[in-house]
Amino acid sequence: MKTEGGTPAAKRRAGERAAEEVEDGFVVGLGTGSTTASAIEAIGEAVADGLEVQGIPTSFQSRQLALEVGIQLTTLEAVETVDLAIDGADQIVDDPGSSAHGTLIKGGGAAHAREKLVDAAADRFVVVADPSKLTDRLERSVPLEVLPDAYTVVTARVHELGGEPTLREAKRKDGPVVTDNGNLVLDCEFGAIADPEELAATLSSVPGVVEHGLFVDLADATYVGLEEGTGDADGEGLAVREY
Ligand SMILES: O=C(CO)[C@H](O)[C@H](O)COP(=O)(O)O
Repeated sequence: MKTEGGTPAAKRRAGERAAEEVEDGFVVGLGTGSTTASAIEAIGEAVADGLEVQGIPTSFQSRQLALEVGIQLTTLEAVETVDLAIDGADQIVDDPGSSAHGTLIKGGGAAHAREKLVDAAADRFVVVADPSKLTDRLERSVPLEVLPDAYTVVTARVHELGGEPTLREAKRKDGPVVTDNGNLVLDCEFGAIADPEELAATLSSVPGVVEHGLFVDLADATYVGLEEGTGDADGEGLAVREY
């Protein structure tokens, strides 16, 4: 479900460009997913060349990769500042005329609770994506991380809100996906989301919802890697969206 569309080259271009923003001494939030993995690998290469950074992983996956490429790890409670967070997205509103410009749906990898915590704590949050993620209106399902005891009552509440929730099933394991925090995920269809800010506030108010995948007003910029053989005006194969 999480990596359909987009080429590996486009994802790599975006990830590598975001990694160029990492400076010596930075504390960096390390998001989750295949596009962010390219950024983590690029940071790892810079570390091998002498760059000193500390990373805060947002999932088991990003932690493992960071360790593999030699990035020193830290935690949110051990630092005063997160200088930069780099993270992927499943959908991004790309419509400068809309108040929702830059709003994201995240959580394709079920890591959105920790991702939002770290991305929101950062001085600068850069999204990395391929062009398949851009849209003028959010219309993917919104993942909710829910306490295991809460999934039936949250399911009922989402129905009341006009949504269609589905408990995310694990692949190659019987039963549901269990997040790194020990919770379950409900993927909730709301159709085209006219007012993401309002829906985000409503979902945040539902007891038992640990976090939802709508990221409103959090991103500072998006690096969109372009497909192989294409390039923007400066020929770098990258488009930049600022918010
Ligand atoms: O939100 C996420 C994980 O919870 C990911 O950042 C999102 O699913 C994008 O992944 P990818 O870069 O593999 O397309």
